[in-house]
Amino acid sequence: MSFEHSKKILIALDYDDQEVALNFVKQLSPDTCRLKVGKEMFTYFGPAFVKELIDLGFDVFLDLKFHDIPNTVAKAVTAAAKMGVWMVNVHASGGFEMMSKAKSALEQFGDKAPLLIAVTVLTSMDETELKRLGVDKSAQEQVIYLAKLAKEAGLDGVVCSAQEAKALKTELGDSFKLVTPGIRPEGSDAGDQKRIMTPKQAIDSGSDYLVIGRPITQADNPVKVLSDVNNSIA
Ligand SMILES: O=c1ccn([C@@H]2O[C@H](COP(=O)(O)O)[C@@H](O)[C@H]2O)c(=O)[nH]1
Repeated sequence: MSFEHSKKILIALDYDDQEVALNFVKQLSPDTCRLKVGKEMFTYFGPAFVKELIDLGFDVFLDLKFHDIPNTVAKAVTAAAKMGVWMVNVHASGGFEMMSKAKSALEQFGDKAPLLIAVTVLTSMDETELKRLGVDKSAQEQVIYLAKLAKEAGLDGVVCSAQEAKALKTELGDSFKLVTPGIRPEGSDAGDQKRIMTPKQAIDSGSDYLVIGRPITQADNPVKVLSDVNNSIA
């Protein structure tokens, strides 16, 4: 299996117990995955937990989806960079000025700056939900619209569903990174995710990084599921 394929999996560490999370992480190698810390674990355990994962050698995606005024978001991504994370994100719907100020704030970190990406349309949303928000575009049209704005603002990529990956690679080029949650290995429960794909479909469609949480973390044997997923995309 190639090293590059292995590092495409970002495991969503969504636990309410730090010890359980760390026991799991200690069975993993930084060569076989990266880790994502989101709102639940960051709210419980904060920067100290993130730093512990980094000290164990893992690349960490801090998935806090900042969405606020430009000054506040610029300061928040600066704090994330000081923590040493590999990737951090904002909501594209926070606007062009917010995204470009956040990107500029990271310039001071040079080649140590984390990748900055923007959430387009959450993978838990379908067109019915978009209509409720007053968005009449299809999910794909809205994702492309926001991704173009993120690229214009200088961001490194977007969070989208793998269902939009092919169209985004065509519209925005190969170097613009696509981070795709809503990944469900064959036969696993979709849960609250609406726009889903299997790991292999996602890679074949052009996803750069696959975010996988519950199908791995809630499995009886999470390490085996990770290894099966890595094999399926190798
Ligand atoms: O559009 C988005 C953005 C972020 N997420 C996050 O990814 C994981 C997915 O976990 P699963 O258990 O595999 O569903 C989770 O941490 C979300 O907060 C997303 O799902 N969709």
